[in-house]
Amino acid sequence: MQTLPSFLSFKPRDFSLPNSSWGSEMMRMYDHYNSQCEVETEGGEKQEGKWRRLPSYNRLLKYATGGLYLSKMIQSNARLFTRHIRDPGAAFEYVLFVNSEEQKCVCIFQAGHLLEGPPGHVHGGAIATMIDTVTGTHATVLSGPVMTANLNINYRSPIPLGSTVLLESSLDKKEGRKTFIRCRVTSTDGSKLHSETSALFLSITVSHLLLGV
Ligand SMILES: CCCCC/C=C\C/C=C\C/C=C\C/C=C\CCCC(=O)SCCNC(=O)CCNC(=O)[C@H](O)C(C)(C)COP(=O)(O)OP(=O)(O)OC[C@H]1O[C@@H](n2cnc3c(N)ncnc32)[C@H](O)[C@@H]1OP(=O)(O)O
Repeated sequence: MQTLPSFLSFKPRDFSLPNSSWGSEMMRMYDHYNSQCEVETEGGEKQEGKWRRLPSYNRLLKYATGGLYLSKMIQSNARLFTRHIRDPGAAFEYVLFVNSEEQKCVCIFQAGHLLEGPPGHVHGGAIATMIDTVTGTHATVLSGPVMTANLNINYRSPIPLGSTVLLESSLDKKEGRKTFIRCRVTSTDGSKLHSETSALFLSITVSHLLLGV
């Protein structure tokens, strides 16, 4: 089958699919969750599993209907902070899975060499960026459009540059416009705790983004 040239394609590029920079641990974890997105019944039929992989685009606008076109019209050179580096593996490589039944979200994150903070380790701001991304996405799935109001991170142990870690976020509570989320960053086997976070998101309307009110 022939593929259309990218300028004629109507689907934005999904950055959360495996690429050649993904190491063996990143791939192993991806396969672990991806295999639970679709399960086979005893009768051999395919049905939805408990996890769902979320696509990842380089602008949040692209999630909206007609967003691909909007993204060409509105600040066309703007890019999502975590998805603007073209060199695969150089910075943020990650994929998110959502478990709606348990109101959980996991992210497998491989930290590239451009994210250095302390020598050989990941910058605290890059870690915060990933926590904001995961908890923000989770809050969006649970509550619709939100903005981060508060992110409270305790850094417990440094993350080696190049390593793959797991971010696990869970709903703490919802109160009116407020969604409270917790997030732990650990080694992929769960034995090492890297950070613990509590985050608050406030539901917003589109006019808040456009007009700041
Ligand atoms: C269903 C399928 C969906 C599929 C989805 C698929 C994929 C996901 C798609 C997209 C993923 C989305 C995101 C992921 C990516 C990145 C995430 C990045 C998110 C960000 O990076 S975003 C930028 C940083 N973020 C800001 O730039 C915010 C600046 N800020 C403001 O824009 C305002 O500040 C705002 C809106 C926060 C609140 O303003 P406001 O006017 O609406 O509300 P107001 O102030 O009246 O407060 C109302 C009540 O919240 C309490 N309250 C307020 N702030 C508080 C605080 N800090 N601590 C404790 N309590 C607080 C008050 O005390 C009051 O409480 P009470 O009602 O009890 O009195």
